[in-house]
Amino acid sequence: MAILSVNVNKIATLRNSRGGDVPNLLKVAIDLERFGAQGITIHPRPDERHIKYQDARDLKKVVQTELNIEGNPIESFIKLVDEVKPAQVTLVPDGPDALTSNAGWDTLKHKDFLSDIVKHFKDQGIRTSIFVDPVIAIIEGAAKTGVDRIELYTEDFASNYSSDKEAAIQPYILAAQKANELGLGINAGHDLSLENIQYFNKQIPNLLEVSIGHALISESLYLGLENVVNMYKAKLV
Ligand SMILES: CC(=O)[C@@H](O)[C@H](O)COP(=O)(O)O
Ligand SMILES: NCC(=O)COP(=O)(O)O
Repeated sequence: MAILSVNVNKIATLRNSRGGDVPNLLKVAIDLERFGAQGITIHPRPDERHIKYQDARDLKKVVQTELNIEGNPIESFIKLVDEVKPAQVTLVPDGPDALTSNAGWDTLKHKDFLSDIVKHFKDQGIRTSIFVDPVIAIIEGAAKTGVDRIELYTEDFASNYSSDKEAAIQPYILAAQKANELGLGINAGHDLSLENIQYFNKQIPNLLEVSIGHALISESLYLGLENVVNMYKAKLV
């Protein structure tokens, strides 16, 4: 059964839009866990436009499930993760100006860099994950870095789901089979939603975790946060 880690970036975006503390990020994270979320994900970006580095420190003190910090391992990010020591760190290769994550790592080209970073975090007992496109050579490259898990970048799946879901899922099934064969754990995220999550979960062998933010928070505007968390969990069994 895949666990649901809720990405709270959008809560911080809303809070920052007025410069105050409404909605309160820590209260939302605590409530999400009470509603059934099994993890909290944040993706602090260098410009701190949503999650601030201080949010990561504060969340660590209240999150009872798994805190997952995602981001590009630039110096300030590495220092933050070293200090906060989340349950999991997910390495994402996005540029400082990226609107949102838009590609996985080239694990072949960046093998040495990724291997060093993975070792650095694993030595501190932090589980590691690398954000990747569903490409066999890239999955094989990820395994060579010593990483614990991959996070499959699901934007392509999500955008093609409604036109041809069988074709959309195919590369992800092959990537997951390869990851299983190589002993890599499998996470997934980006643009997953109430519409596409059940099919994704059913098709991917040994999916361990999904991190979902944009759609989940948007759906909550109509359906309510507690209800939406339970709806996702029912689709993830
Ligand atoms: C790696 C990934 O897909 C998510 O972390 C996503 O990038 C969320 O970041 P934003 O909320 O800044 O779009
Ligand atoms: N790792 C993906 C994530 O945390 C959330 O992505 P999205 O649901 O906001 O697209």
